[in-house]
Amino acid sequence: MAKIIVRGGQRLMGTVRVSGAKNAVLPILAASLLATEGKSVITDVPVLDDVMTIREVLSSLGADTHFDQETMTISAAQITSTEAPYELIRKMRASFLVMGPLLARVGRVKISLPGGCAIGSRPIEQHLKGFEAMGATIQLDQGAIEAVCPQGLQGAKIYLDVASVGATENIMMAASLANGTTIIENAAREPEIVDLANYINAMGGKVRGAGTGIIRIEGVEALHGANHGVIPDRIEAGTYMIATAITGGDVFIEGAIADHLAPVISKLEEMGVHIDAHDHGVHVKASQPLKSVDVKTLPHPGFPTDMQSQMMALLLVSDGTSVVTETVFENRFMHVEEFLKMSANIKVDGRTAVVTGKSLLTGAKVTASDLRAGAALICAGLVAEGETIIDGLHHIDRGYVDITGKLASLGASIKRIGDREEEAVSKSAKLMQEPVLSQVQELMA
Ligand SMILES: CC(=O)N[C@H]1[C@@H](OP(=O)(O)OP(=O)(O)OC[C@H]2O[C@@H](n3ccc(=O)[nH]c3=O)[C@H](O)[C@@H]2O)O[C@H](CO)[C@@H](O)[C@@H]1O
Ligand SMILES: C=C(OP(=O)(O)O)C(=O)O
Repeated sequence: MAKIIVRGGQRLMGTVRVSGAKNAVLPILAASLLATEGKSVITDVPVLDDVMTIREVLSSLGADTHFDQETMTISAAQITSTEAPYELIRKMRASFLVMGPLLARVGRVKISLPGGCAIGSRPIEQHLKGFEAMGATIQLDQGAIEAVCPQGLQGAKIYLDVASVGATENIMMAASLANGTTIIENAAREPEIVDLANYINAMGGKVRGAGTGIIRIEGVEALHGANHGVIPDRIEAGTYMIATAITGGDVFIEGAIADHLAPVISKLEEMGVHIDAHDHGVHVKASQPLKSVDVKTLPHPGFPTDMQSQMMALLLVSDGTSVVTETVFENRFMHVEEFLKMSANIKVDGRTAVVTGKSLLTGAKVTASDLRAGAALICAGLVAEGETIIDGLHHIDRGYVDITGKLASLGASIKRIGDREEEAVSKSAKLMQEPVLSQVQELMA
């Protein structure tokens, strides 16, 4: 099995470039299905396993794709299938984002329920509620959702019970080709939503208000392919900020957008990390000891749940006691057990973890239980005494472009051993739990 081996103790120094955002590119590639004519040329596409998966989904639906040097060209003039393959949807939750575009474009879709990953059950009833409000008829057949709207989708006013990122994106894409105007209330406000809206507008769409809690989408007759550059990955940038801080390093994170990282920057500054925002990136400089802080995850612009585990790694070696509260996902403390193997001092009670800092972390054999947990273990390994050996790399490969190469270029003692192919095979088997059938059945009742 492939492994990452980190030997702690090196200060990170230099410059690291942030890749395009995974969570922006996945919905954007799904939205490329909305174009009846012309090519979309998407640049700054990160070379990630998740990107390869969504590309496979697009191809299976009939789109022509070409991927080279971080540029993906998509032509979706012909949609030859409205059935998203089970094996791909099961691999990656974000593939469910093709539901909105297919429904809007072709008026029908059959798609499996997405599995939840190890961070919680991750239901999709808000997506379905939105499509139903727009006139779709939805049925559940042997674990797959079949939706039709023979008369086309109608604009509607949709209030989301939770400000779901995926539901906001799925509904926004569907509404772009609906008859009339759709208003999404309590919409998610993440930067990735704004990036998607910018792409849809470049395709000829009329989306207003993305980035606020109310998004207004005026449906148009047709959309065309467009050029679009994906925003830099704020979570990858945040991960390198933590990696720098934990080693007392001095790193320029090229491409990081400080505005997108405001809640992370604010916490790091509270801890005593020195941060300078520049036009082309963010400079991070840290010297020990750092002060402990309390952290509560919230939807944007609150502290991102996708940075919670990396932040916890930093709190382990900071001065004092911190309370970390996870409010977005119900089961996102799987990394705690692995940190304990590294001599960390953490107590979990429900959605709260009490972290006693100043641990002298020791290297251990640990497993990445999900994508960000994997990144957090690498961060902890950078300061642990001795060697930390991390497996479960298929999670990390979903969302970080060459994390070992990038950290090594900053002076970390880190290497990857073993076969990447091997990882890919075990990926789908280990990633997902059973689909969220019960919740959909509830919705259908
Ligand atoms: C590909 C992508 O962009 N993934 C991100 C996206 O995931 P994703 O779009 O899946 O996350 P959501 O914003 O939908 O989920 C947030 C919360 O809402 C709940 N919920 C969601 C939908 C629904 O119909 N019903 C419901 O109850 C979820 O269980 C979760 O507790 O946003 C998350 C929250 O910032 C991030 O951690 C993920 O990295
Ligand atoms: C949870 C994440 O991603 P996904 O929604 O793709 O599982 C993540 O990026 O941390």
